Amino acid sequence: MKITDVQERRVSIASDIENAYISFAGMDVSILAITTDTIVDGQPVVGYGFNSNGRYAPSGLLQHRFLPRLMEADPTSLVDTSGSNLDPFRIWQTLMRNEKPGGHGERSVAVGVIDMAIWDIVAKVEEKPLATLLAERFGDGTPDESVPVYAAGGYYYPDSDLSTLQAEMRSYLDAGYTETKMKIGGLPLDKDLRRVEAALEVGGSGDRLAVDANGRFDLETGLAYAHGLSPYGLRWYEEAGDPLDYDLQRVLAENYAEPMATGENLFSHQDVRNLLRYGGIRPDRDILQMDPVLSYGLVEYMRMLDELRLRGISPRVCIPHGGHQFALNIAAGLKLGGNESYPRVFAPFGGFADSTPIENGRVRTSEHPGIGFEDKADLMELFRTELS
Ligand SMILES: O=C([O-])CC(=O)C(=O)O
Ligand SMILES: [Mg+2]
Repeated sequence: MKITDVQERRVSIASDIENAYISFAGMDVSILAITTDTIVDGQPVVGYGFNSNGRYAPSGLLQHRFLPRLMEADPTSLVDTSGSNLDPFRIWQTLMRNEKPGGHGERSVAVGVIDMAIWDIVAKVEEKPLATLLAERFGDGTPDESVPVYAAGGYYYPDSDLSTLQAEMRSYLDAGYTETKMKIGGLPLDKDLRRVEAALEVGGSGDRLAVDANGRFDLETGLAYAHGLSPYGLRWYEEAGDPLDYDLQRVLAENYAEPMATGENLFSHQDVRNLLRYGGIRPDRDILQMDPVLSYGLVEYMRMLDELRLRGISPRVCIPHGGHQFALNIAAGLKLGGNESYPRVFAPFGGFADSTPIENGRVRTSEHPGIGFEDKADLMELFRTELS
């Protein structure tokens, strides 16, 4: 089996939303198609990838470093022992040759885009949904039938007020979600608490609403928010401080009894190891949100799960960032705790297959072989038009 072609493009996902740290006015994404010479149903198998969201398109890294490494490698070094399918672990070694350790920057995003497309191919060659392939190869044989998902939104919009926030949250509940998430940290504490209260008027109990500060706070502000949020009993308080400030996370956890979440900006298993060593994570309630695409792909994500296992922590504490079908397959196949969803933002990358509606806060994975992109018309249309 051989890779015969790769195509990468940068596409815009610009919007007028802001979180506490960034505006998405210039946000873009790399999309990737990898074509092989393996024929299934009369067509060459093609795998697709994209880089989740929140980090910019790593087109330069892909075009100048990682895709040439893939295409210049001896094809026999990229396949499994049968020779008839790609081997994501061998491909990872090829991509990372001559890369120094540490400084995980954004090369992890570029490698993650390739890794997504490779797993799409591997499952398509086996003619199985990726969730099934992962459960069979690495799990207990069968994937979870459905995965809990929550609606992430509640961004800061230019002319939004409390009633637009409430209408947004209501639309998620009407669409079948039972849990939602909104942004905090973009306004002073008293104004943010009014937003939280407005969302709670719609969503009901606090344990169905999470809040996300996107790493904005220093310790003092993080503690003030912890104190202000505590009475609501929220689902979780996310990324209060800088993602790599493990001691800040530890001190906050000592001062906030309810669940906290972090991890979407940790891009390596070494960073996760340090979070587990020093971040005061409480496995009975806290949530880890590493995104397999931003962080060197599923190959590295499995190393992160190993770090958890070594410490007796269940993968059920993981609810990946990103709201994409790749993480959904991983959540079902490796039995994580859930997955994010973006019903309104980052289209057409947010959301799941057309055939799998959200029901009672859960979603099934597509029956289509691979990641299931062929079961999501808007995304497939973009891949087909941009990558031909
Ligand atoms: O606003 C963002 O960058 C996305 C984010 O934090 C999330 O989905 O948790
Ligand atoms: Mg977040």
